[in-house]
Parts: sequence; C-alpha cells; structure tokens
Amino acid sequence: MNPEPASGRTPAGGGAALLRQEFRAAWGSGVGAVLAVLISAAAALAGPLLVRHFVDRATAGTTAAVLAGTAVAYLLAALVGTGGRIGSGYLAARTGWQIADRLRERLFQRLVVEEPVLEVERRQTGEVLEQIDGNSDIVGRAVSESVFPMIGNLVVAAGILVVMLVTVPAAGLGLAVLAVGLFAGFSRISRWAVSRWETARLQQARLFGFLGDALAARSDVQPLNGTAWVVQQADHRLNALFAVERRAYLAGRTFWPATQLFFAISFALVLGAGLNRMGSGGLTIGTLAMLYLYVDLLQEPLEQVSSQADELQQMAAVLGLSARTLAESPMGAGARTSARFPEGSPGIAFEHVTFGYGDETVLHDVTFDVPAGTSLGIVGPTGAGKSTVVNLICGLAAPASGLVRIGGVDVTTLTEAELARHLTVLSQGAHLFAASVRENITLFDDSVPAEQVLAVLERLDAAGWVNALPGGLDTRVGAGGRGLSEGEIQVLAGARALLRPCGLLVIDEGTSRLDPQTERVWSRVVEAVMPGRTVVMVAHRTSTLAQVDQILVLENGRVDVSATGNTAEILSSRAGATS
Ligand SMILES: Nc1ncnc2c1ncn2[C@@H]1O[C@H](COP(=O)(O)OP(=O)(O)OP(=O)(O)O)[C@@H](O)[C@H]1O
Repeated sequence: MNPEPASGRTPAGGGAALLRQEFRAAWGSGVGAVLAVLISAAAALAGPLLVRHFVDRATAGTTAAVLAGTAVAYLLAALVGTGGRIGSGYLAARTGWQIADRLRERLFQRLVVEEPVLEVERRQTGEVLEQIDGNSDIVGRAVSESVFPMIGNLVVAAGILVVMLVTVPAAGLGLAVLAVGLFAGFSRISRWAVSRWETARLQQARLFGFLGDALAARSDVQPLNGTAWVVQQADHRLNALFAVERRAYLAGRTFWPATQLFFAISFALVLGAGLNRMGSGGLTIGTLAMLYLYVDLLQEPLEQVSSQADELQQMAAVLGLSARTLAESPMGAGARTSARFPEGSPGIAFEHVTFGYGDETVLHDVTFDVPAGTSLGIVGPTGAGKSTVVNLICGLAAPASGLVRIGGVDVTTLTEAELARHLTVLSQGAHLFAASVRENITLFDDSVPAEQVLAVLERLDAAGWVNALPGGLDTRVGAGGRGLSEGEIQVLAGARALLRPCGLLVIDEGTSRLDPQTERVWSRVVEAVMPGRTVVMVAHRTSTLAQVDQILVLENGRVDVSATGNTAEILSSRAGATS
C-alpha cells in the first residue's frame, strides 16, 4: 500500500528527500533488509573474535570441550552470516523493485498524465520512456545491489575500526584519520561524478528519443535513402554519450587505487603495531591473529565500496533529476474548479480569443458562437489555426486573452473529468491500441455490454464486418490499427464517439486526401455521430461541410468575416462562383 498518493510532490531537498520518501513507501522490506544486513555484519565481525578466543585458549592449554564449543560458535556465526546475506539479498531486491515501481508510477503520472497533451506531444516518446523507465530501473538496481550491501560494508568497516581503536589505539587512531580523509575525498569526487552522470542520463534520454523517432519514420527514411544519415546521427549521439559516461565512470573508479592504498597502510600499521605490542608482552597471539583477520576482512568491503561507487553516483544523479521533474508543476496547471455545465448539448462561444504557441501568436481576436444543438464547420488553408481552435475547445490549451465558453462556463475553469463527461472527439487520426476491437471501442470499459457495442456498429453499418472477423468483437487489432484499412479504423473511431453519451462533439478531418471508398465510409460515420449534438468540425471536404449549419473561415489565425456564415448560402455562392 502506498502511504502517499502517487502524484505527491517531492519536497525541497532533491534526490535525498525523494529517496527517503520512496523508502518510507517500502519500509517493511527496507527495514527487514537493514536488519538482515546488520545480522550478517555482526556475524562477520564475530568470526575473528572467536578465532582469538580459540587461539588464546588453545595456547593456554584449555580443555577440548571448550575449544570444540568455540569452533561450533564459529560455525554458527558463519551460518548466521550466510543466512543474513541470503535474507538481505532477497529483501534488498524486493525493496529496490518496490521503489523502482513506485518511482515509475510517479514519473508516469507527472510526465504523461498530468502534463498537458500539447506538452507531451512536443517531446519525443523515446525520451519520455527513458526518463520514466530507464531512470526508475537505475534506482531500483542501485538500491537492491549497492545501497544495502554498502550499509553492511560500512557497519563492518566501522566495527573493525572500533576493535582497532580498543586493541591497538595508536594504529586505530591513524586508521580512523585515514578513513575520514578517504570518505571526504570520496564525497568530493562523487559530487563531480554525479553531475557527469546527470548529463549522461539526459543525453541517453535524447538518444532514445531520436531512436524512437527514427523507428517511427522507418518507412519514410528507407525509400528516401536516409538510412545512412540516421545511422550517422545515432553514432554521433552514442559517441557523445560514451564520452560523458566514460568521464563519470572514471571519476568513480579513481576511488579504487585510494581504497587499495588505504588497505595496504592499514595492514602495515595494524600488524606493525600488533607485533610491536606482542613483543613487549601487551598482546596475545590470539589477538594478533584476530587483528590480521580483521584487516583482511576490511579488504572486501573496501573493494565493494569502490566498485559500487559508480552505481551509487548514477543513482544520486537520477534521483536528483527525477526529484526536479516531480517537483515541477505541470505546465499550464491553473486553478481548475468544480464548475459544471448543464446536461444536454451545451453551446460553444469564442469571445475575442487570442492564442500563441510560445511567442508566435496563431489566433487573433477570434469570436464566434455555436448555439446549443447546432453545428459549425471550420475551414481555411493549412496553418490557419483550425486545429488550434479545437485544442482550445478540448481544454488542451488556454487562451492568452479572451474566453472560450462551453454551456456559458469558462472552459479553463473546468476539470478534465467534467469536460470529458460532455465532450467526445471523432478524428481521422484516431489512435487504435494493440487490443481487441471491443476494447478499442469502449476504451477498456468492461462494463459496456457487447450488445451495446454491436448496436453502435449497426448504426454505422459495420456490425456485419465486425462479426465476420475471426474473433468478432474480441479480434485483436495491431498497434495504430495495423491490419485494418483506413475506412475500418474510421468506423472504429466513429463507434467510439457514438458510444459516449456526450452532448458536445468535435470532429477533426485530418486530410482531404481520402480514396473514394474511404471517403464514403467517413461521410457515413460523420452523418451517424452528429445528430442531437453541438458539433464543431474541422472540415476539409465539401461532402461533410454540407452537413453543418454554419461555416467559419479562418485565414492566418483571423476570422474571415466576409466568407463566414450560413452553410447553404456559402455553398450555393461557391457553386455559383465555380459554375
Ligand atoms: N503544438 C504546437 N506547437 C507550436 N506551434 C504549433 C503547434 N501546433 C500548431 N502550431 C502552429 O500554429 C499554427 C496553426 O496551426 P494549426 O494546426 O492550428 O493549423 P491548421 O489550420 O489546423 O492546419 P492544418 O490544416 O495543416 O492542420 C501553425 O503555424 C502551426 O505551425
């Protein structure tokens, strides 16, 4: 169970705060993993103590029973240590993947669900996926494979230092000073490496964005002989990424010779001091053996710490980036209220609307009115601003000035859910999911009965075609409608729009270039979905324009008043002009 909502904002404090938040969400297995790590560390520390006991008792001539008891205790410690390592490995992996899944969910929520559609579309799919999945994966792997082992290694190292300070104080103190120096150096190098890893992660996301684009454009690129260019671009990006990653990786690895030096100095200091004290009778042979084993035990944690450094630095970089992403407010997030508009077919009004993408104004002082239950066709040359008008009606963008009203209510004050309750869209570019025909029509709403879906298809004259498919309504469709004709895709899009009991319909004719048969199917779909609704249609063909009550002509983002008006008059004047 998540103690916090998946979309909860990350407080100030960046990556560390985010990691703490995520740990709190996976606290059960996290605490278990820490306990298991502490148990295995304690077992590792107990080994040399038991050896000292054994050697000192043996040299003092104790009984075989005491020695056997110590040996059994040693074996038990080894067994507990192994059990602790297995348990911590399992719990650490569990914690890591819980954290990764939650982070994935939060990043998805932020970058895909909360972000306005137009912003999401601006970014490359591969880049967004890499930011969500690639980054969460790195955090999950680092938590399970490096964070918990690192805690165990630090506990073992600290325990050894304490034993050294008690047994050979001067050498122990020297080691403590060296360890503090090593830690400070490591922190410094890490800060540098983390910033390199941040750059590397951003570059990797861009690389994936490019690869996703190249994949999507494959059918265009190949005939245009652009493959070499794509490969060259990918190569260029990979080389740049490799250069940054190499620098970041090397920064982590510079720690390795330092740990080796620390180990060599520890060996010399502790054994030198130990031998010296033994010569003067201040140390038993058992204690010297224990010191040797402890210094030897230090090698593994030190090596692991240096080999895990780059994984931890990458994790820190990713956490920092993710925390910044999660803390940003979605662009254009305004004060949406619980405003509602009346049931039925609401009217639409644009009042002196001006709008631009960035600095470029694309709609200038646009005013029009679509009374409830009537229809408006918007025409105009490419780039005139037709789709932008639709974006404003659908709440995908907000006017820079002026008002867009639906049912008399300012559309920017409506929540997405309230707008979606009243608005349905029919687009020639409708996306079909890799799912069944039925799921594509109901948009995965299992509560809609098959009979209702078939009734809708009947109204589009398509029930026979769907029933003849190998699995009927349950036939699977390829992603983007692969395996279906253009006309069939439009029928499914029409069925989707018909099924939703919304009083407001937006129709987006993406193109006028349809073959005659598909055009006939499209006209039939449009005719079936319009009755009883307020309709705004971006129109590209006369056959569909004939079905609307009014026509609005846009030219360079402005309403061409002289050409705008009642459909019958405009169409007859056009016919007159061309006859
Ligand atoms: N998401 C966007 N970001 C930036 N500029 C955009 C965006 N969408 C459209 N534009 C620009 O806004 C202007 C109007 O575009 P819009 O898509 O509304 O025109 P349109 O009349 O629908 O064109 P078409 O008939 O070719 O679809 C164009 O100059 C276009 O380049």
